[in-house]
Amino acid sequence: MASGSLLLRPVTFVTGNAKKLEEVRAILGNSIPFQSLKLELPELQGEPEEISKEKARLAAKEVNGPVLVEDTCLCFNALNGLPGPYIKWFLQKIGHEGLNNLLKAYDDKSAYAMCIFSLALGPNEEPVSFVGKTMGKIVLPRGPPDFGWDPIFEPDGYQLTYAEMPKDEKNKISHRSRALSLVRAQFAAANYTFQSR
Ligand SMILES: O=c1nc[nH]c2c1ncn2[C@H]1C[C@H](O)[C@@H](COP(=O)(O)OP(=O)(O)OP(=O)(O)O)O1
Ligand SMILES: [Mg+2]
Repeated sequence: MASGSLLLRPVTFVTGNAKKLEEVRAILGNSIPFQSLKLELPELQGEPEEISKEKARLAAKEVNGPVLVEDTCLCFNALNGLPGPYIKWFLQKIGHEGLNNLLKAYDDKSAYAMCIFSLALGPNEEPVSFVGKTMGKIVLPRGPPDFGWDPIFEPDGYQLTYAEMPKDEKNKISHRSRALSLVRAQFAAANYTFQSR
């Protein structure tokens, strides 16, 4: 009998976003065995951590097993953290230019990118969250428009936007990689073992 918690299956990372999955794969390498499932889960309104946890609960029901999900926020300090978890809809409706315009009335262009992963070990298990943040500022778009708001986010200490940075550079300092370090630590501490079937 192995020590640590036995998971009946490897964790399934559930997301509808292929770019997220690409980054999670690149950042985790083979440090955590996981499979992925492309699914658009409904998202509640509310505080970021609750949104992420609720996503995990829904995902665990769908998968009927252990799941990992994440919710990403882009938070403007001048707007007390908005658009935050609603960034997807803001981006879709008003784009990079509109997001810049939201800050026209303010001198403070500072912002942070935040990723909240939630891990639920099964449909009846309470999810646990892991938060990663990267500070920066909102700028006019620069770099390839491959992934969301990457062209308008310039992390502190860099003269490049996320979009202008080589992928491995972004993955070293990103909100996503910081949150995943905590997820990795949790997996190491919990010493999960996987029963393959
Ligand atoms: O590193 C990133 N760099 C730039 N843009 C990003 C990043 N990460 C997420 N994004 C975008 C995708 C979506 O427009 C919004 C987050 O919304 P969010 O609900 O978390 O993502 P999603 O609905 O695309 O995928 P999911 O199925 O995992 O919920 O910010
Ligand atoms: Mg989403």
